[in-house]
Amino acid sequence: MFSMTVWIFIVVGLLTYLAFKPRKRTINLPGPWALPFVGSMLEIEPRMYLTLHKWSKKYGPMCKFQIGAGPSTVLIADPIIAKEMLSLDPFVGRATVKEFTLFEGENIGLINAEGKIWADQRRFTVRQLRDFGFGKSSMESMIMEEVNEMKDRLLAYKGRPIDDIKNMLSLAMLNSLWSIVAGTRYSQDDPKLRELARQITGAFDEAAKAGAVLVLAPWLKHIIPGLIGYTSIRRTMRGLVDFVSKTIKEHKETVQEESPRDFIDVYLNEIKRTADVTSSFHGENAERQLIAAVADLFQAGTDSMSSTLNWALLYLLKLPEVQRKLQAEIKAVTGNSRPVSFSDRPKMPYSLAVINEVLRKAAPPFGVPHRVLVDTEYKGVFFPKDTGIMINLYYIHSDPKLWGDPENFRPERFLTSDEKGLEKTENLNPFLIGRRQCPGETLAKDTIFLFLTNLVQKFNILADPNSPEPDLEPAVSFIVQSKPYQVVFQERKD
Ligand code: HEM
Repeated sequence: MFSMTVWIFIVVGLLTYLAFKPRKRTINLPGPWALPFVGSMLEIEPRMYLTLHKWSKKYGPMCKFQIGAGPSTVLIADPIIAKEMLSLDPFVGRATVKEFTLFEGENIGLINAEGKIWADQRRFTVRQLRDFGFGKSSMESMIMEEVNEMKDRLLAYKGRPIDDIKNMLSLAMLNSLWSIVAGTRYSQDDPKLRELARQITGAFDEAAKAGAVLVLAPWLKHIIPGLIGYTSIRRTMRGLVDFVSKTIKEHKETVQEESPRDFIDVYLNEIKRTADVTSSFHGENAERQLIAAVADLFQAGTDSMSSTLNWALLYLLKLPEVQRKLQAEIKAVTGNSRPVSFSDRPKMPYSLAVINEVLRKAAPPFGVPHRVLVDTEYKGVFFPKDTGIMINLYYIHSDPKLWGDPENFRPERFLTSDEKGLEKTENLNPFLIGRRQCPGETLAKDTIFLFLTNLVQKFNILADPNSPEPDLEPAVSFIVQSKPYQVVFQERKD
């Protein structure tokens, strides 16, 4: 029999060999050092996008890194390469962490789905979001209802400082999506709306907290689930499923085929009329799909829109000259005698440029990761199946070669030289591009436009003189998030 020492020697030797053994399917790209089991995890700062920025700067437009013991990720920092890759079939997969999915390990819905399920769901969702309005009320009037409630709430502060503007914006965005998806809207004080907001932001917060550990050592969920955040993320997901399921149940009792009221009704009708057994709208699983699809719309749409608007208000507070120019354009077009509407957009290039500039600064820093579906060769590089793909939007949007002075907030960079139109650019891609491009892009741009312009028409956005001056340095977070700040909405008299 071997002695204990020999056993230890054999086991440690074997583990070391496995950890360091050259991978057969190596990706021939530069990148940071990867240690066995943890990869480059220890180099990653809490604002992960800063580390990715450093890597892209050091290793070039295509580099690779490894997190944990899983497949490598290729990081793309060039808009032309990103555009080309994301239009190719092999790169259309989705990299997911199974513990973060709504139904653990089931890649259904839209964001996490692949293959036929994804194609079915995407076609349907894109069509529904494009044909928005669902019959009687148009999308514009739905969004304007929310804008008006927001204006009333802000007026009620009578110029006193507000310390939770981000939360107010999240509730407004959620409500606006809720009208489209479920046909009703709530008052911002309604406990039902607040509960839904808690579920959605809770899911994000839990994922952000539990993220690193679960990616690195998912098996820990069987040993210390509470300590690593696994228990709470699953509880939050169950709460979200319950909430959406209840709403679907109510819809099933009242849906009328000839007059669908909202996204859920249209979806239920699609399930009813689908005879194709290969479709994800068919069979027992179809309703589970619907739950995932609805949750996806809220999860993808709420925080992204409220965070963009929150940054927009903070930039206006910090840069009064931008605010004045925006207000001047709004007055020139509307005379300030009526609200701003969609149809004003072609006459408001500066407003659109301000929104572009906010998106350039605050877009999701590395989009939503993709997965390579089959072994593929691209630009002479071999990409094994399952390689992750991340587009380094934070790098692209702040590359001095593309923008000249990326550190400045300068909406004019998006305007033609006479400032009467918007300049076309391929370098701004907050919604990404290609086969999985954000299906909510139009809705998001419309919502942000109506909220921002109508709020700025009604109010001056000011710092609170009695609070510390807000700063533009992002909070310590996975995404580019502002720190909380105090803001005063002063009703305009001009
Ligand atoms: C400022 C607001 C928003 C930004 C910056 C944004 C950005 C993005 C990005 C970068 C992606 C990843 C695309 C890819 O994987 O290639 C994405 C996907 C997605 N977004 Fe958005 N989004 C926003 C608002 C919305 C809204 C309002 C909705 C719907 C109501 C929405 C629904 C989705 C969905 C369902 C996906 C997954 C698409 C797929 O996997 O095929 N997003 N979004």
